[in-house]
Amino acid sequence: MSTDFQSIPLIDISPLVEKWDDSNMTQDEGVVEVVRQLDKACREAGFFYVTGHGISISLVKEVRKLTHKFFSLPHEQKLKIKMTAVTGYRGYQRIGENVTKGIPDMHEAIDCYRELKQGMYGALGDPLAGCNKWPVDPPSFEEVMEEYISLCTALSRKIMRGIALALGASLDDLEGKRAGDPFWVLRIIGYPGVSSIDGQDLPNNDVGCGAHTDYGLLTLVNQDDDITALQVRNLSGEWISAVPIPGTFVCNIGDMLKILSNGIYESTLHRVVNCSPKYRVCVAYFYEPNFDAAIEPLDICTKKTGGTKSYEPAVYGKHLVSKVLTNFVT
Ligand SMILES: N=C(N)NCCCC[C@H](N)C(=O)O
Ligand SMILES: O=C(O)CCC(=O)C(=O)O
Ligand SMILES: [Fe+2]
Repeated sequence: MSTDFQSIPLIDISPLVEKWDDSNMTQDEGVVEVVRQLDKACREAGFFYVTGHGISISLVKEVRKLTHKFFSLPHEQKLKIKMTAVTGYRGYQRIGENVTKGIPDMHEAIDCYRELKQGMYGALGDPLAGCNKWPVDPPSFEEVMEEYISLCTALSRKIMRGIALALGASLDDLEGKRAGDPFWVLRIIGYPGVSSIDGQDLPNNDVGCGAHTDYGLLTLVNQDDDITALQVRNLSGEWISAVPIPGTFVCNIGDMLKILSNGIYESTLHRVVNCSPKYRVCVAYFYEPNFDAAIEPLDICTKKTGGTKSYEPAVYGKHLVSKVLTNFVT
């Protein structure tokens, strides 16, 4: 984020979704326009909505409906898939268990990660080794989420091709050794509403998720249509609401893309405050580099920014593990 944006742009990415694998895509006028809009959005806000993404709205809604159902179950039921260090930090975390900058977040969640076997990446990956913990109720939960994950992975790959072109890189510069075997994270999140006594709303300043940046390349946010809670910080420090636009995903840039772009794009700070009396859910899909990828500024981006690399190289998996270990202090 490098401007005082007041709203978050909406991009119809259908030309990119249609042509992403066409060898002539870079000559297509529609694609060129999408790339231009992606570049502008990534430079100015680091956040954008996408429409024309090709994922069925009924699936997107089903994912949220199952999430509401799961979080409405009794606590004991949810604890059957409890997240611990032994489960590889996979599974259910109660409200307040996730911590952002030392303050407990007022959300509960199920965290899922791409499969990772013990020793697969040496000691680096071991904290996250394990299998995802899926609830047996609602019955279709695991199947629907897995389908959703595979569609989000395919969509993110297409958007990342557009972003590669937007940076002036080659189509496949954000694939191969960098993200050809992308790690992914799914956070299935619930934020309680403001409680009320005798119909009177209580003042509630509890933060559902404290200000943070995302860790990887690109995030796809699937949020409830009827509650505004996600806020994005602009250059002057104002919080701009990402008001839900039904049928769209909110997309944002993560820390690894900030490094790759040598700061041409930044991972924008955002937070969640649910001031509504209603329970809100969000299913956030994170598209990330290869777990063991060494990420450093792309040559083209270093050239464009004066020839000096502004960031030290980072190993994505190391960044992720250090974040996860500080999110859960118990
Ligand atoms: N995988 C991602 N991006 N998760 C976002 C969680 C943000 C909150 C976390 N406690 C933190 O402080 O980062
Ligand atoms: O709830 C949301 O809208 C966004 C959640 C988020 O920022 C995250 O999990 O990283
Ligand atoms: Fe986030």
